[in-house]
Amino acid sequence: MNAVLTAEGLKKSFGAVTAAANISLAFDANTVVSLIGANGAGKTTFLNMVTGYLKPDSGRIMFDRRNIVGLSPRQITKLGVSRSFQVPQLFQTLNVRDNLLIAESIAGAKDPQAATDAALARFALEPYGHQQAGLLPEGIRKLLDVAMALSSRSKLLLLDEPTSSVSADEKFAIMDVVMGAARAAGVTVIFVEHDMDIVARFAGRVVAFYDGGIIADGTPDTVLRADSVRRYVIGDEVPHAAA
Ligand SMILES: Nc1ncnc2c1ncn2[C@@H]1O[C@H](COP(=O)(O)OP(=O)(O)OP(=O)(O)O)[C@@H](O)[C@H]1O
Repeated sequence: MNAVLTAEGLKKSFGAVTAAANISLAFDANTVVSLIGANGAGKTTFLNMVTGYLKPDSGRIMFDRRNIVGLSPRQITKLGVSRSFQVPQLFQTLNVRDNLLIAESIAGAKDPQAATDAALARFALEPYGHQQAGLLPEGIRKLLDVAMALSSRSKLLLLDEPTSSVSADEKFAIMDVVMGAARAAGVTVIFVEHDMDIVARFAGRVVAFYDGGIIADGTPDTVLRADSVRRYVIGDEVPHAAA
């Protein structure tokens, strides 16, 4: 398979805290991968290193066969790495259409108006086009945030808790739209998620973080059943094997 992104021996510490302890991971094109782990396990640190918000203490990050360590977030975005945040980064006082128009213009769309129309359709946001972003329901705000991140240049889409603060009955519908749009755009998706039902339904592969390291990596079925994941990520009471 063709790796879009490869992390090699990433290390990052904050004082005595090891947020990345020699992380090596490869992500194949057109796959959907979920990063799971308890609070503080190192998931966001990984996303921050890939997107240039944090520089690893050591290691390489190869994107499109180029080491992107040391590039700025803006340069990395231009190469095709898009990101949405836990808290949507929107222009609150502008309407949905104008938010998208700005995002498409910044991303360098040849025809920002046409690109905005396409994004509205792809994310089922047409009924909200003239509504003010700051007044939207949380699920729609999340959709808008992802729609703004996903430009025509995107090859890799990183989502930090796409369903956090979305009501339980809306989560699946929101993810259906996001994943449908990502598939249509042909991008690889890496998403951080705490809701294991969402992980099981939408990820083809799951990587479990614990204490800055990786404790499991594989299909949702295998990873979500692993004792270490049940104990350290899901919080089940798993009896320790007899010594
Ligand atoms: N800028 C920073 N300065 C100091 N410590 C940090 C910084 N960023 C992260 N950390 C620490 O690194 C560790 C990993 O944090 P990280 O945010 O990557 O975890 P996470 O798995 O994303 O958690 P969550 O699910 O809560 O978002 C934590 O102990 C955190 O406190």
